[in-house]
Amino acid sequence: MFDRSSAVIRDAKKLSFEYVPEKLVHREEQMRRLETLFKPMITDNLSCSAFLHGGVGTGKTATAKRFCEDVLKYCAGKNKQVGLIFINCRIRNTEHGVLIHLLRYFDSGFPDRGFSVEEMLRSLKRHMDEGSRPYVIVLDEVDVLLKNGTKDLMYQLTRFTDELRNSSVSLILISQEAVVEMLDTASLSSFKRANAIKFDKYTKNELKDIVILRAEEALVPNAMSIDVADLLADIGKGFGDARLVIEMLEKAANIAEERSGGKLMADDVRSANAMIYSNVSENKLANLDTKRKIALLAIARAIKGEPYVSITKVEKTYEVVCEEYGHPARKHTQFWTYVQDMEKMNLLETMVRSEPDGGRTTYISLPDIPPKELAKKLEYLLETPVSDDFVEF
Ligand SMILES: Nc1ncnc2c1ncn2[C@@H]1O[C@H](COP(=O)(O)OP(=O)(O)OP(=O)(O)O)[C@@H](O)[C@H]1O
Repeated sequence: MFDRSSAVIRDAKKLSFEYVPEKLVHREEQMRRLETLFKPMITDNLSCSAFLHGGVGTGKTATAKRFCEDVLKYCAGKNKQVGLIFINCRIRNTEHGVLIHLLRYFDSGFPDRGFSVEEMLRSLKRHMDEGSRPYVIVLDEVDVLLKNGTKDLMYQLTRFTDELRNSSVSLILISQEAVVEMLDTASLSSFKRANAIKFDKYTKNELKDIVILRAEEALVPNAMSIDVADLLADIGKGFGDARLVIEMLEKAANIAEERSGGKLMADDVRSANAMIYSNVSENKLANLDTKRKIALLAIARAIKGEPYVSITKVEKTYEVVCEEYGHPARKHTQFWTYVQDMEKMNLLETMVRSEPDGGRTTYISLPDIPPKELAKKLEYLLETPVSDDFVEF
């Protein structure tokens, strides 16, 4: 039953997005910046820091992990010890939780409760000093921690080295948001703005290279053609998110494996896209407030199977939809703001075209979600009232 040989997948572990490839593509600049910032730690055991920020799936975590692993390897070659502690602050999202994780690096049996923050900090300092080496603490998704009011811990960590005799503590903070503003002035003085490293969204060609690299590592040789990589990158380019493209590759490879066809085909990618996109869009749609849901429903209805629809036509439908849901219709400028917000979220696209009479008209298209499907989802959501906070992606 399980001994059937795989025609497509060679190493399933390497398809998960927790896996960090041996080689990263298109993050050379960020790796170089990290090397420059952390050189004083390697050469003189000094405390260093870096702040990695950028959108979802732009390779922040992978770059930090790759960099840290390279540092460990480099130092091992020079007989130098470095301690690396990686913390996902979405899981460890309190001061207490972070401290326990740090202490368990030294003492795996450290209890969950029974110690105050001060006692834990004292114990951590003792362990670190005994270790007599530089430590690197990576705080992934640190914005979650900062939003939970842990500025004091951040301050303590940025100043830890001052109280150690034999060791130093360096920090790598990772966040989608620019958290520097969330730090208090005291922590900011150690965490200089100049230490920020930006991760831009990936372009289509960059995503294509990432997918090819991952397929080389995880799939049977020649299981994926360049055209299929191109299709994956094309679907992902609106988001610039490597995570989404890797997830799609993984799903498509599994679909191809089940099909027993021996190769990953474009249709496997399309099926994977349909599965993933419906989750992504459902999430985004659910987070829209009522005003924007109504505006999007008007667009979905007005487009009627055409590739795009003029904004003037949409606004007429919008008035009808507002009436249907007993909602006041907003003026043109407000409606246009909704459209722009939703364009930023990749839910729609706008374009301006010159008309034969010399005027210019704005058109809206719905590139990925079939309008009928979208309208059905929105109608369902509008009948299921939820909180009306608008969440921008
Ligand atoms: N430049 C790259 N080269 C190869 N693989 C990459 C690259 N960038 C990202 N990846 C892969 O894409 C996936 C997502 O990347 P990663 O988790 O680093 O993104 P992130 O920016 O930390 O996202 P998030 O903010 O959502 O945590 C991982 O599997 C990672 O290995």
